[in-house]
Amino acid sequence: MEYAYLGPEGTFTETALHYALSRFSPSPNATCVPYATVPAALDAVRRAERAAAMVPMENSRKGVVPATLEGLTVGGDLHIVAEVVVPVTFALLAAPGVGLDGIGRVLSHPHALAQCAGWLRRNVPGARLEPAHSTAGAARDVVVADDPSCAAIAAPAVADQYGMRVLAQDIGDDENAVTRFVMVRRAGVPPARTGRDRTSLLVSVGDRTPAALPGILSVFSTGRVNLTWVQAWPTGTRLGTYRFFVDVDGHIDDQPVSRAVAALFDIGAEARFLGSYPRGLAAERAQRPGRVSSPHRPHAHTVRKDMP
Ligand SMILES: O=C(O)C(=O)Cc1ccccc1
Repeated sequence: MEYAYLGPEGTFTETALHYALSRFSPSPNATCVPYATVPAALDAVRRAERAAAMVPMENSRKGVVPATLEGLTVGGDLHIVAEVVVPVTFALLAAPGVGLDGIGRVLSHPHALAQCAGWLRRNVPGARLEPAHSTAGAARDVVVADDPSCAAIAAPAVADQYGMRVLAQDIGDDENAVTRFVMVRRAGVPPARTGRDRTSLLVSVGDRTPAALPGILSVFSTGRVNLTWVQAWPTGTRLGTYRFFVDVDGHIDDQPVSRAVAALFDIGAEARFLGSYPRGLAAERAQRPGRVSSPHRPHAHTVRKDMP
């Protein structure tokens, strides 16, 4: 099986993928293939070039990863089949010999820049913050740029990968921050129900938002279905009209969930099924094979089981 992920090698998404595979799909034939962007990884699955893709979905501190939600709204041909929650620890990396006071540019994924904003303000106040497609991609860009004023925020282990030095460890503003990654594959039969599942839906109400929102919410409360996440997403047609990403407790094969979906149609909303997959709660330790994530604060993961 070949799995796409947001690369290059060394991203947090790769860590999430390795952990998920080692835990639930320990096949020696699994190949992990990096893609430069989330849309590229998702397209590789759409084109059947790869069996599934691991992509970042949401951070506990900075919210959703827009490219992933956008990717799930188009086409209607992808389902979430698993999820992994990874605590992330950030380091500032630069070329050997470069000191903190020489840093004028800091590159990283927008979520990493945002999660380190306080530290950056205090320690490199004059630095220009430049978004990159991923943390490890930013590190590679720094090496390619060959500019001694340039640093990247990435996992500390990425320093070895690119011959860089760690200028500062644990620079995230919230040491408890976690990111939720999802495994996505072409639409099909969802993983079997486990009794501890979550279902993701995309609810559309035409141009009747926000009037339709109370109706949507009451469908779930009346049906005793626990809503765990709601995210408004612009329809793109007119300002002020939204679709809603909705996560609920339960599997689509659980009667309360399937009834709630049917009831949404009854009130004129349309619910597109985005996947049912096991909900994981207990944090577990994990390590990237062949590479130490961090000797000080090993990455722990929560995985929703039943990998493709
Ligand atoms: O860029 C990465 O390494 C990713 O996997 C995306 C990301 C960025 C920042 C926090 C968590 C995930």
